[in-house]
Amino acid sequence: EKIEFTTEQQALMRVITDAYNKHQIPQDVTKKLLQDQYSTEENFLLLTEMATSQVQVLVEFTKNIPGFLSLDREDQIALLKGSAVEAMFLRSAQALNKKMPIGHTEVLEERIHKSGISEEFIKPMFNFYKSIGELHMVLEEQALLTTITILTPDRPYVKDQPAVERLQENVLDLLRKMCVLHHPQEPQYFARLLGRLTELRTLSHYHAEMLASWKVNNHKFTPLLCEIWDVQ
Ligand SMILES: CC(C)c1onc(-c2c(Cl)cccc2Cl)c1COc1ccc2cc(-c3cccc(C(=O)O)c3)sc2c1
Repeated sequence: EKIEFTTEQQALMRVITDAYNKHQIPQDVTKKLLQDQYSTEENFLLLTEMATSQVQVLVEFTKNIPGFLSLDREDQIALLKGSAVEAMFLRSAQALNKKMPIGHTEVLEERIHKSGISEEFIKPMFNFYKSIGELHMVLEEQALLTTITILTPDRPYVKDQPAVERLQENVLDLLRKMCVLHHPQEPQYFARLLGRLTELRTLSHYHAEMLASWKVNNHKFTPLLCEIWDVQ
């Protein structure tokens, strides 16, 4: 059927897409993935640097989500801490699946495989990466899905859940319309996207164990990651 976007929805789409495009890990950071040391320690350090940079990018992106800065400040922190891992799974999935410059994708995959992550977590992680790749999301859908993940009302310690719900509902409605617009042949596409959010929660639980079981001896995370992941 004909998809109609309200002026508010058009504005919301523009703001979120522009913010998503604007806030990316800088090239001089991601190009470090191409350096030629591939030891477990080196891979762990590089991925730590990527994650740290990604968190900084995520905070800047989140500040651009309409209504986010009007939420209670402690709730803003609770939403960021609660969604950081999931947003980073989405971002690393998009990095692995987008046509990165030749060799980047294999290099990133290789470093994740050989960074001291227990085998039991590698499998679900790469199944997720594959399932995201199969969706062939357009950029707007990626930006909206990341926003929906951040605006999840039932994160731990969120006090005013209805306020978060109201923001998330606007973005969900917009994503539903975008899915019909970009995937007219797949009426179930929107439902498939939301299914990825469920998988993200599972991965987030795995991740907490991953941090604990990291085999890299005396692995050190950066202060920002320790803060956002409540480690050390
Ligand atoms: C501390 C570190 C060892 C760690 O612990 N758990 C995880 C993790 C792993 Cl393994 C997998 C999923 C989620 C997490 Cl959180 C990580 C590494 O997390 C990251 C986080 C973001 C990104 C973005 C990238 C990336 C590359 C090229 C291009 C782009 C791009 O956006 O263009 C992005 S790589 C990368 C690595």
